[in-house]
Amino acid sequence: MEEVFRFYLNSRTVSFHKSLELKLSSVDEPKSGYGLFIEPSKFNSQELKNETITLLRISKLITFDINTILALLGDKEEFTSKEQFKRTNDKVKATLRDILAYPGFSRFLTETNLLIIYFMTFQAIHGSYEIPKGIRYYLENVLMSIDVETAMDSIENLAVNYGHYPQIFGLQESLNLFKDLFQDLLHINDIKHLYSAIISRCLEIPEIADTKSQEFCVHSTLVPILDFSNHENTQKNAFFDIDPSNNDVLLLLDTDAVRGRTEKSSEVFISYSPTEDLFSMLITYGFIPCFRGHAQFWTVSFDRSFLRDYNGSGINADLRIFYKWLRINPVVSLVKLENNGRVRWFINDTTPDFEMLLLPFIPSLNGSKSARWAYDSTCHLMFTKIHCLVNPETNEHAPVIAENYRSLIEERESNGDDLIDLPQLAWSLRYKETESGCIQQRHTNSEDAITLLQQEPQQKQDVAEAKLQFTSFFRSFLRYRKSKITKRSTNSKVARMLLKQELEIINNLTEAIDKNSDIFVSDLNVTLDVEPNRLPPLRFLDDCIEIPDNKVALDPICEDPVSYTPDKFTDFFQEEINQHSPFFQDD
Ligand SMILES: C[S@@+](CC[C@H](N)C(=O)[O-])C[C@H]1O[C@@H](n2cnc3c(N)ncnc32)[C@H](O)[C@@H]1O
Repeated sequence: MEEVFRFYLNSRTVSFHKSLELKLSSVDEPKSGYGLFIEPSKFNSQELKNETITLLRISKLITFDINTILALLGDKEEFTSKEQFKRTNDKVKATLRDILAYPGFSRFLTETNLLIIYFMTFQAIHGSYEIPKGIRYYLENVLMSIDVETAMDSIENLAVNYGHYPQIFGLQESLNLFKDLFQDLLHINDIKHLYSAIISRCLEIPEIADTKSQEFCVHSTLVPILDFSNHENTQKNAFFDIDPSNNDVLLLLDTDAVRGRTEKSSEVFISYSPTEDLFSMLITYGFIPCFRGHAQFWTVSFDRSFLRDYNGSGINADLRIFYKWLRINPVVSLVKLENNGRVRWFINDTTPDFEMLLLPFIPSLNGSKSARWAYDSTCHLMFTKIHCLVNPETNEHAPVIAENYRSLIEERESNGDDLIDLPQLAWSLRYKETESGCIQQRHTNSEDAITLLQQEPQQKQDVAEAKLQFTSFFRSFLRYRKSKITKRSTNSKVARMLLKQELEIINNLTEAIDKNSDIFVSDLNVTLDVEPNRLPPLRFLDDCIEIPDNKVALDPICEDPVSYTPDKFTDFFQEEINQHSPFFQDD
C-alpha cells in the first residue's frame, strides 16, 4: 500500500502535508490494516497558530462518485482512441441498461449501490476493455488489493443466527441482486470483496452544487488516500470537509492534536459515526471500536419466532401479531455504560420506541377482570361490517367479502413482514376515560394508545409493572438466544465477533436481572452523551410464512357478518368508521 501512497503523492491531483505518512495502523486489532500518521514535530509555528491544518487536499477529479465516474467515462482524453472510447461507453451503457431493467431494481437504487455496480462492471470488463486510468489504478491497487472483511463476506453464515436483523436481511437481498446481475461476469468472492471494500471505504462527501447560493448536496464517494483514515471517536484528531470554491476534498487536522507534542509519530483518526452502534459498525466495517468511557449501542432485534411462541405476556394472542398490527418495531436499544466503576450493558428505556414496546405488558385496569388488550380473532367481520356500511350496495355479498378479509388478514398475520398494513381493527385497548373515570375500549394505533394511557392516574405504577413483565420476557429471550447462538462453530471472523459481543450482552444482562440490579438506563443517574442511532427499518419478508404448519388456527367465534357486534370491542364504532372509511371506500 506504500506504493499507492507514493503514486498519489507524485500525482498533481493530491497535495499532502509533508509530515503525512501511510503505515500499519496503531490500533491493536489484526484487521485494522493501514492508517495515516503525522509527525507532530514537523508542524511549524505559523501552522500552529491556526485551528486546523490541511493534511490532504484531493482534487474532486480523482474522487469517485456517480457524477465523477460519468464525467471520466465521457472524457475522450481518457481513452487511446475514439473507437476505444465508444466501445467502452457502449459496453457500460448496455450493462447498466440491463441492470436498470432488472425486476424490482428500484428498491436498490441508492448512490452507494450504483457506485458498487459501476466498480463491479469495471472489474468485469477491465481485462478486455479500456477504462479510464484513474479508475483502473484505484480498482486494481486499492479496492481489489486491500485486506477487508465485513458481514458481506460471510453473509450466509451470519444469516443463520442474525437473519432477523434487518441489516443482515438487507445484505442478503443485495447479494442476491449482485449475484443475479453479475453471475456470468464475476466470481462470487469478487462480488463480496468489492462490496465490502466499497461499503467500508465510502464517505458521505458534501459538494457545493451552486456556488452563488452555497447550497450543497452530499454524495457517496470514494476518496483515494483519505480512505486510509481509521476511526476512533475518543482519539479523533481530524475530520474531512470540502473547499467550497472548487469542491476539493480536505482532510483537516485539529491543531490541538499536535501543539506541544513531541512524539515521533501519531495516527490520524476521523469519526465514521459519532454514535457507535456496534452491530452496524461490525456489519459495515468489520470491527468493533473499543469501549473508552463513551456510551456504545446495540439494537437487539427479537427473533420473530420467539415473539410468536412467548406466552407470558398475558395478551390473548401472540406478541408477534400484536407488534405487527400496531406497527411496533420489534427491537430494543441497549447501551454500554460505565456505572459505579463497572462497565456493562443496560436497556435504553428513555426513548418513545421503548414505551411502544411496553404496550402489550401494561397491566389490567385496577378492579377490572378484563385484560388491557383484547384481540378480536374475528376481526375480518369488523372489516366486513365497516366495508358494507361504507359501501351499502355490497351488503348482499357480505359473506364473500368476509371470506376475502379473512384470508387477507390470515396471510398478513402469518407472513414475514413486520407490519400488517391494514387499519388497526384487531386489537382494542381498555382504558379509563380521564373526565368521567369510566372504563372504555377502542381500537387504537400505538401513538394514540400511549396518549390515552398517559392520561390515566395510575400511569406511573402501570409502567413500573409493565417493565417488570418486560424484564421477565427479556430474561426468557436472553436464555433462548444463548442456547441458540452457542450451538454452532464458525470460521467467519465477523460471526465470531458478533457471537462474542452478543454473549457479553447476554451474560451482563442475565446477571443483572438475576441479581435484581439496575437494568434500565432511567434507573441510573446518567445522561447519554451521544444519541442512539435511529432504529433499523421494519422488515419485509412477505414471501415467507412464519407460522409453522402444526400451529392450530383459533376457531372463529362467529362467522356471520350480520350478527357480528362491534361494540364487544369498541365504544367508538362510528368514529372508527369515519376514521377508516377512505380505506374501505370501493373505487
Ligand atoms: C476506510 S478504511 C480505513 C483504512 C484501512 N485501515 C485500510 O488498511 O485500508 C476502513 C477499514 O479500516 C479498518 N478500521 C478503521 N478503524 C478501525 C478501528 N478503530 N479498529 C479496527 N479496524 C479499523 C476496518 O477494517 C475498516 O473496514
